[in-house]
Amino acid sequence: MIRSPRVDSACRLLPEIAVTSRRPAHLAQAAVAIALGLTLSCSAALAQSPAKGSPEHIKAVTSAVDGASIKANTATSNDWPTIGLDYAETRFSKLNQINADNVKKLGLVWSYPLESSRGVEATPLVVDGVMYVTASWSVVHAIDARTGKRLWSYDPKVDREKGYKGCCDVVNRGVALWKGKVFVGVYDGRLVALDAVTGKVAWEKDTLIDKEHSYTITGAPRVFNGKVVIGNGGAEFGARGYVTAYDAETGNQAWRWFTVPGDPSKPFEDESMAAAAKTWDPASKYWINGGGGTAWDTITFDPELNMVYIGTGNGAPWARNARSPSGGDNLYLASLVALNADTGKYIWHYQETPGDNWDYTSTQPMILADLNIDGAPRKVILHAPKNGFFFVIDRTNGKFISAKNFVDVNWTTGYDANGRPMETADARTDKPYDMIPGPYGAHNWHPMSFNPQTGLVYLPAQNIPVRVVEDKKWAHNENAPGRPMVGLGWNLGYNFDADPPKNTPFGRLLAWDPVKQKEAWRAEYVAPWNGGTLTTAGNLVFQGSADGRFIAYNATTGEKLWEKPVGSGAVAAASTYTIDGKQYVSIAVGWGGVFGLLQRATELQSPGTVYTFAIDGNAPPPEFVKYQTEGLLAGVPYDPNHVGEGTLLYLSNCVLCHGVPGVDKGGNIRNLGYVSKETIANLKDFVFKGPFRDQGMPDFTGKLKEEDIPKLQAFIQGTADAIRPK
Ligand SMILES: O=C(O)c1cc(C(=O)O)c2c(n1)C(=O)C(=O)c1cc(C(=O)O)[nH]c1-2
Ligand SMILES: [Ca+2]
Repeated sequence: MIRSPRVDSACRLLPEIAVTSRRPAHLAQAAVAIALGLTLSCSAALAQSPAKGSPEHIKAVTSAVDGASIKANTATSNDWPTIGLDYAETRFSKLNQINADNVKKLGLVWSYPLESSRGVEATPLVVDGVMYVTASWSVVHAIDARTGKRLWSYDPKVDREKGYKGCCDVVNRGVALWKGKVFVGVYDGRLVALDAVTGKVAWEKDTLIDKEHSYTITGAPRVFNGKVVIGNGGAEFGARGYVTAYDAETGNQAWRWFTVPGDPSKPFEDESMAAAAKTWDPASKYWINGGGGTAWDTITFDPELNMVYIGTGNGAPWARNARSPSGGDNLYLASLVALNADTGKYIWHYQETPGDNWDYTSTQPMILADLNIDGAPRKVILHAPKNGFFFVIDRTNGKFISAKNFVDVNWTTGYDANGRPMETADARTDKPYDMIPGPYGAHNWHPMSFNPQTGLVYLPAQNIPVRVVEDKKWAHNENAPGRPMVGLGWNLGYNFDADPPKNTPFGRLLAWDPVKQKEAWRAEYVAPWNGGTLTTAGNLVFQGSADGRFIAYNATTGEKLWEKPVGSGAVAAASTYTIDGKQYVSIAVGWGGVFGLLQRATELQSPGTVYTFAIDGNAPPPEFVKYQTEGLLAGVPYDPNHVGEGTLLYLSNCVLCHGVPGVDKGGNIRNLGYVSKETIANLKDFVFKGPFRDQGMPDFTGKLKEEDIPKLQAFIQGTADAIRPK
């Protein structure tokens, strides 16, 4: 629990004794001892302690958030002060008031409208009943979790027309808290520190060092030792990854570390870059396209070893042949890298996917754990990147311990004793190829959790089929019709194959034993792209699903114990905390993220909403909103001779947001096979300076020509006609 002033927190302890006394004896004793030690000073100060939810109270409890309080909270889990709950990012709460026996009585206490229609990926932070959560477009909401009422909201006013500057929806994975400030990474590259009481800007930094390449921020900042660290995204566009640490108080830059080398004719920033450059072929001038390695999500601080671990992203472009023609591992793509937390200096790395060729980011959230492996205690990182393998890595030195595939894969048969994958003959073929896993990943950013009581990791696993063929003629930013999304700045080095993939989609929750490297149980879903997980000492696992439910499982057996509808597909992970001694569970819901742009698994698509549950909660849910869609498009006149060119234009400009007309169903962006005839007949008015620019649609002026419009219309209507049941 975050305690400030101390007397105030002592007051909070009193009602909890009744609760803790039902817990195991040693916990109750500890609680009583602490309470006795503080009761005197509490009663003396009771008269003057500020009302809960008042500015004075918010100031007191948020000012108290620092390394010591985060560590102290790890013992109780009373608050949820940092994205992964604790520095180890276990998302394992010690709270057990809500448990496998009574979870059936869990009901809604309040819901809060986030006023957003795009993806919501944030885990709500809560300290003594004050909640901070983000919606799409990096908008921050401060909520009084006692009542579900707004304290303030902050909109950094991202230029909505620039939504296309990121690959994967205008999402944000949450804030960080430190000494009275709330930190948010903004989609357009700013890092903003807000006053936790008022939501007013304390300081703001533009973290982007290069305006020519497309950079965005979607990840949550991490704060430790008075520094706030943030990375960025952009590897699909051709960007060079880096992370930067700023002083949390002033915003002054403390250190920066690049993830891949720059132009070798210029001085390297540090020795780690000189070493990395040896693993790249300069013949391609890889630095022009940035190289990739963007650190767009996981950054994890290890207070014990004073290291910060970065998970790096995929290569830019995806195809290694284009990036580094003579091969090479291309460090530090798709790696875990340890840096000195004070200086940002490189310490060790482990590359999970050498010479990435498949968009296999290693940015997925990691968990720090101490495990007994082969009879010896080991300090490890648990990690399940896109590439389909579950890794256990020694975090003191980056040494490989084990890796095992948690889904079927076709790019390697496994890892050798040195931790190198044994690639299959087909993995780097120049023929059309089903990537398994595909670029959506066997596991994406949706956080996993680790329950030390069961010894299991709860991992949202999936398959989303994609079939590609290498683009031998790829050149940086060269606009050739048919290159996926190149009209909006993408640089992949691949084209999509005309033949559909032969593998099939799935989504499942896996309970994974990291010591045995073995599945313990699974729960199957109707679709991929299910939410992150939370696990608790109540022997529970909570997960939101793509088909719009919030579900609790028995953590040991996987038995489904409870579920409630949440009005749209849920992708974010839940958090849990106590207010005045009572346990609550909150989840921020809003369908989206890269898969959620163009597909959905429920006919409900309510706007972004935070739901908060407790035992015996009985608040009515908000009215759920049905997905707006028309029948399959019909009657737009077109010239069939235009379909071929229209296909290429559509692939270059539209497909990864709108999906394939009529074939994909549409997610938080409409599928053009299911909009009104008038919309497609008047396509020009939507494409050039169109009305959806304030919702993230780019203005294609200068990107497309007027004569392209009939071609696009031909492809859209022609495809709808082709799939129409006869
Ligand atoms: O390479 C990158 O820079 C980058 C950035 C992001 C992002 O910032 O959201 C994603 C990805 N890649 C990516 O590959 C990916 O699958 C992905 C999914 C999502 C999402 O929020 O749903 N973001 C991203
Ligand atoms: Ca990527």
